[in-house]
Amino acid sequence: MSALHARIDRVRVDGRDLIHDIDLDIPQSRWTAIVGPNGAGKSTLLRAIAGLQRCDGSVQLAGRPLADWPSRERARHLAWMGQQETGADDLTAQDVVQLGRLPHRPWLAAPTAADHAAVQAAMQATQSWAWRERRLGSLSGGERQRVLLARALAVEAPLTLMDEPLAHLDPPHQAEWMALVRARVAAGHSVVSVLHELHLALQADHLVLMADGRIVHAGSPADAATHEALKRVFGPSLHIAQIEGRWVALPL
Ligand SMILES: Nc1ncnc2c1ncn2[C@@H]1O[C@H](COP(=O)(O)OP(=O)(O)OP(=O)(O)O)[C@@H](O)[C@H]1O
Repeated sequence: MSALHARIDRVRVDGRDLIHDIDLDIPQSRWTAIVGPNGAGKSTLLRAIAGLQRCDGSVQLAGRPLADWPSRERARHLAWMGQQETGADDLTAQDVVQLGRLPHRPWLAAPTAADHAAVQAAMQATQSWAWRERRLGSLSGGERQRVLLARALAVEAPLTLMDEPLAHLDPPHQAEWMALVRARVAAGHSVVSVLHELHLALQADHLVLMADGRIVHAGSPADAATHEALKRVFGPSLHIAQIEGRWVALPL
């Protein structure tokens, strides 16, 4: 069974189809990267499969229509990390990460020892524990991103969707993010990330390429067909080569 399967005829906003003719399969216990040029529809697709954007079509989460999931159960199953999230700037970093635990406890109940442990583990994993008492609004872009990543990890959901999680992260923290994703996948979780960093997307298990509101290719990042599709979309100047056994993409 897929972690998620979506058939979306269209997402229409203000009389314009932002994405259309989508048939997306997210494999279980794998890391899927979604790539494509600016405006290709990646964020719209991610929001639609998370149930955050109305669409014409169907989304099956673990074989069950998304709309049939009770909201709290769905929030435990599907964790979300959006792009440039605002609204929690006055909360401490620790309280922001604690929000990820809300689906795990009854309405208005205090956090349990398990909630505190999950928050601490997630913040230590993203190296954000040191500034747990600081307000989110006082953190740098990269520090903030690591707190939001910790919030998504603290949900301990089988499926995590992340929109540009590497924005603002320096190369060592990008590498740490990849190690975190790998650890989650090894533990049986599924991860989907929209990425602009093609060299990192090529390390994923499965790559989905979008252009002009459609999925134009889906396959293994190691396949020649995937490399050809990337060159068709990003232009022939994109050079894809192997360095020390890893695929990299460079505009040359
Ligand atoms: N609420 C909206 N109303 C109108 N147009 C929108 C809306 N949201 C997105 N769009 C448009 O839909 C298209 C796809 O946007 P989307 O954010 O999904 O692209 P993207 O691939 O994630 O882009 P980027 O790489 O630049 O983040 C763009 O042309 C964008 O301007």
